[in-house]
Amino acid sequence: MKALDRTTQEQTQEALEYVNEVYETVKKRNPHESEFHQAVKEVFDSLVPALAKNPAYRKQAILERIVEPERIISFRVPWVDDHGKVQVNRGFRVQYNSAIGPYKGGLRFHPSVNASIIKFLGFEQIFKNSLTGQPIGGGKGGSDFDPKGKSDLEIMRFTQSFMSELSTHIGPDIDVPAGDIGVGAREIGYMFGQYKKMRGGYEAGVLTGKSIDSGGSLARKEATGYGTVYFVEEMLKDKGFSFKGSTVTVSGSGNVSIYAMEKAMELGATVVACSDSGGYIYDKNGIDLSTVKRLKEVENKRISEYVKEHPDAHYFEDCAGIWSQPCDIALPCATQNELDKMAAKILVANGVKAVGEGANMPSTHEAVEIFQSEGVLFAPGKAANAGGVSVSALEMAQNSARLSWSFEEVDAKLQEIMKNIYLESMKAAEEYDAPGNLVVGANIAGFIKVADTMIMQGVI
Ligand SMILES: NC(=O)C1=CN([C@@H]2O[C@H](COP(=O)(O)OP(=O)(O)OC[C@H]3O[C@@H](n4cnc5c(N)ncnc54)[C@H](O)[C@@H]3O)[C@@H](O)[C@H]2O)C=CC1
Ligand SMILES: O=C(O)CCC(=O)C(=O)O
Repeated sequence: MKALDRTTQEQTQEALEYVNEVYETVKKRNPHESEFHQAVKEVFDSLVPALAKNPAYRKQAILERIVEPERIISFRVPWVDDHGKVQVNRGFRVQYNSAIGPYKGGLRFHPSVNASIIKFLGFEQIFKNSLTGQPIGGGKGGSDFDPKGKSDLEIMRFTQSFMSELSTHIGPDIDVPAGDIGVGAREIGYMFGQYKKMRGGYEAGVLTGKSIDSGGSLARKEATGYGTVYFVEEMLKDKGFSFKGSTVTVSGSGNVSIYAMEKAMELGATVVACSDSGGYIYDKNGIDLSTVKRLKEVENKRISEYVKEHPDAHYFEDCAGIWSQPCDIALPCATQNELDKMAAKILVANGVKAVGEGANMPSTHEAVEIFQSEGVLFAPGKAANAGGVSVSALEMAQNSARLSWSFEEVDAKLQEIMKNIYLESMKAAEEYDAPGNLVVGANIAGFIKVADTMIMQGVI
């Protein structure tokens, strides 16, 4: 028994050294890419027990291979603005890993987009997509184009130019983009139109998040937000809690945030705060979601406008301040690193019971450590926000079969998928000596399937 313990210790030490060695190389090879480093470190740290248990991963250089994208495409996106001036943006698509299926992941249009952001998102997507149990590889893309304040025609000209280049790299069995920050149904529609024109054929499965009449899936719009709430409800249920009767804060007021609020309210929670990049609103009576939907989905206005129609509510010009509002459940659904150590401490001091990440990497490493050490239930984004890409995969399946399922059918499948992701993550956490730790569980469960498949496919 003693000898066995020593061996386990040695294997763990070797795994730690392996992780550190590859992580140092990642930093050296990809300087100044802090978000990418952060995402790699978070995954690598939790893989140590899996690497210790299976030395084949080191022998087959799985970490060295999995951090290196199979392909990075970077391209010029020229377009003409409403004043007749030529503008130039930069486009990206990172085709990260195709071990278990075609590259799959969203496109982000935001001025902060650069190689680091797209690589962090693409890297996360590998494990998230594996967790869904569906045959989809990992990819991500986008542009530093800022949609804010652009006219509809400018959006159309930009997206057409973007797709003119992207169309040569994607396809229903190769790489299937979707939306992310700044890319919704309108942008996907223009891109789908341009793809059709460039390829001279109707390949519905090339993009997901399409309008229903272009072959989109019912419930895709709702899927990420609903999925996050379904996942968190499973986590709460295990501890005898529920959304019912809880006070909830949800950052952002975009696609993920709006539908997370909707489902949380349906389950009996009171959502008291939400935000946008300018600030946050607090409404002690509970947010009126129909006002938020109109402001954001129809009128394209700032969240500050809400208080004009709801005089009891308050607006604060400080988006991070949302975490200072007491709540039982916090759902960060806006962007990366929006919830830091200080915010985590305040949430804990105010008695938060659970945090569920609807966004990708919204909590900093220090914030996650605080939640976990203080016994706050924590649902990491890779698992909790996988509902969006899951329904995207269902959209691909419907497109291949040339049929469409009802909202109820898709929603039922989404609920089942989120429950499975929760159970698989809990099981892996238990198996690798970190019971209840969903960060470790989700990372290991997502990793093993991809790593084992990479080994089976040889050194490619
Ligand atoms: N759309 C999808 O299906 C999925 C999205 N995600 C992630 O969810 C997050 C949100 O994405 P979407 O809702 O699709 O984007 P969106 O563009 O529809 O909405 C983003 C929202 O966040 C707000 N925002 C931006 N920076 C902020 C800040 N610092 N503080 C507060 N609010 C801020 C914006 O004003 C906007 O309301 C991103 O991290 C994205 O990667 C993850 C899985 C799937
Ligand atoms: O639906 C998809 O393909 C991707 C959604 C996405 O971008 C994400 O999961 O972060």
